[in-house]
Amino acid sequence: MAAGVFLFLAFNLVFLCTSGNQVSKRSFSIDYNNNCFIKDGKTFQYISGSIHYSRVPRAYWRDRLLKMYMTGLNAIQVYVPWNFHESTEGVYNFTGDRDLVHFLDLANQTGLLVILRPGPYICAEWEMGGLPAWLLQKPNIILRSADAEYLQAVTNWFAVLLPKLKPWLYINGGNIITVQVENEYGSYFACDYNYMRHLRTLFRLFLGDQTVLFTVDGNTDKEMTCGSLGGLYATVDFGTDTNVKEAFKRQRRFEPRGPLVNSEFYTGWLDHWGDPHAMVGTEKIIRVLSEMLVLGANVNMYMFEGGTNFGYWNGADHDTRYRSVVTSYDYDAPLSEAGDPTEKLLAIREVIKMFRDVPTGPMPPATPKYAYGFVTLKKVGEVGSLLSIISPMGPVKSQYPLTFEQLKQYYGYVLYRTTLPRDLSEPTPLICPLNGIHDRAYVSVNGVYQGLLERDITLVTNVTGKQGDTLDILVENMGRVNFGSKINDYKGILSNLILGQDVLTDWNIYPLDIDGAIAGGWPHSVNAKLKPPAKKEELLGPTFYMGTFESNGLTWDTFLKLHEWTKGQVWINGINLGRYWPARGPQQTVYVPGPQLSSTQTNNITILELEGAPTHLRALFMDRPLLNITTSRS
Ligand SMILES: CCCCNC(=S)N1C[C@H](O)[C@@H](O)[C@@H](O)[C@H]1CO
Repeated sequence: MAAGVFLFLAFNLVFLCTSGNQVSKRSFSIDYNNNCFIKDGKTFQYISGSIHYSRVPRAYWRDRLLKMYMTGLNAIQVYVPWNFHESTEGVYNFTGDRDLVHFLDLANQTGLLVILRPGPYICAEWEMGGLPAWLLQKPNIILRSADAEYLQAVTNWFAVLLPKLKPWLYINGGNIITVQVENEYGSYFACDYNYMRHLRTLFRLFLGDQTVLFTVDGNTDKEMTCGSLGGLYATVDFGTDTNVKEAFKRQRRFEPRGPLVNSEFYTGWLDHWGDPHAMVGTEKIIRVLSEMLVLGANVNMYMFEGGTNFGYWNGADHDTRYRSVVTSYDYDAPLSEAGDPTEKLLAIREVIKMFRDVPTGPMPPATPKYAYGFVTLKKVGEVGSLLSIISPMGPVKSQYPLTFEQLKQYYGYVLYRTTLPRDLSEPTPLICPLNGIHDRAYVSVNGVYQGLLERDITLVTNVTGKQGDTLDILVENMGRVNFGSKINDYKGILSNLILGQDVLTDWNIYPLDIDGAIAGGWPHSVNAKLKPPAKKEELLGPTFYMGTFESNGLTWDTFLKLHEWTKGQVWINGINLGRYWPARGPQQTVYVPGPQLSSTQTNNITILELEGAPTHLRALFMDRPLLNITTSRS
């Protein structure tokens, strides 16, 4: 459609939606007569983009926000992950990369309004959809419902979070214009209106009754029915393959008056390990975006800056089977994982120019990237030989296996140790009935790797050894399910292990605090004489490796390529960058933000390789990402 027609239509729609009354103090509300938002007495249409502060290092927040502003966005949409701030019940953290108020302040300084999504559940391909795993210690808890234990925990959390946000409401002088209640609740089985009523009460109690509260649901009648509630403005989410008019007609069935809102217009999509890298074409995006803006709709692009699932924060899906989300949350978004403006961003900016003034001046450039080259590593030792360091509290003794939640270890790894009940001269099947390994188990006998079990995929592995040999089973939490009915995703060994005809008992169970050991300087602080592995077998199974490299005085972004390795976790300068799994893909590089490097000290790298390291113990730092190679290696 020619630009002139656009402008004519846009002017008329805006004209239809214009309110003339002038107000003095700050206000933000819904104008049900003119079907739009009103900000300080004037029509307001938001063109927004999602960015998650929990997926971008604090040092880069301003950079990403400025690029979003220069694209012509007037708002950003932000999730608050409950478990990011309260990983342990009653212990709150809003500092450093968790400093939400600082992030809001930077957005305000940058001229961006905020659409806030405090949950308590957020989905977002985030661990357990943002819910803290310690909720699962409450027996038979029904998450996302009027379950008393759950509601008490939510109320306690909101009593801490919401008072921090109240001063940042636009009507109080801040930049938060609207607040979402829950997240796509209509997609969840419970459909519990008492739960939603309780949340509405909490938001009103802590934020006052002037705040625009809204809900977001998928584009079906069932979802919108279970997800919406009186007093909460119902909005819809849909991507490029949806009929725009049909979707907004559906919203109109729930909100006959008020602004049209697409709360999640998908600019890309997520990747699970083993998927081909998801991509959404720019042409489709600008066509549908234009169609919505011409209608005067308010649009949030999900994601605008995806970022990274650092550490253990990735979520998972469970439709036909468990599928873990990759470390990169690039999402094929307009800003890349490393915050680089893409062709998609520039095309979106051209569309926005037809509807509002876009800031003049240059788009800030991509942050500089550097190929630091190959780094050689040395073997530190097998996990089972380092327990005094990585599990300093010692084992929990139990006749039968305990879950991560029973151990009060929520993320990462637990080592389960027992002894072989008899001689096993022939390969003997080890199974966990009821598919009880959550999510991956790496099996060793006397420190020699024997194989693995994987939830939904590999339900048996063979073991040989002698009676009394040490059987080590390292279990990895690969991320709790973040969508659907299986979010109560317990981790560890959930049912007994059976070896041949023996039920394995008398366990020594080691919760591993690897991050604590590494934060304390291990293994680089230990000047052990590390001998190179003699045999290939010594490179198999869960094993730590370490290395150092100089950054030539630079702290530029880089991408760690471990294509010769199999699967594991990587830390640089004590920071957990996340998981790597080149054997499965599609992600082949791990993003290393420049601010995490040192230009003056030697940089150190620690790798936990879970399956098999390459003979040449080396890693490669590249100046570009590789996110779309799915291999057949496993
Ligand atoms: C594969 C099932 C994905 C379910 N999630 C969906 S539909 N989404 C809606 C959800 O609100 C958002 O947080 C994100 O999780 C988004 C996908 O990126």
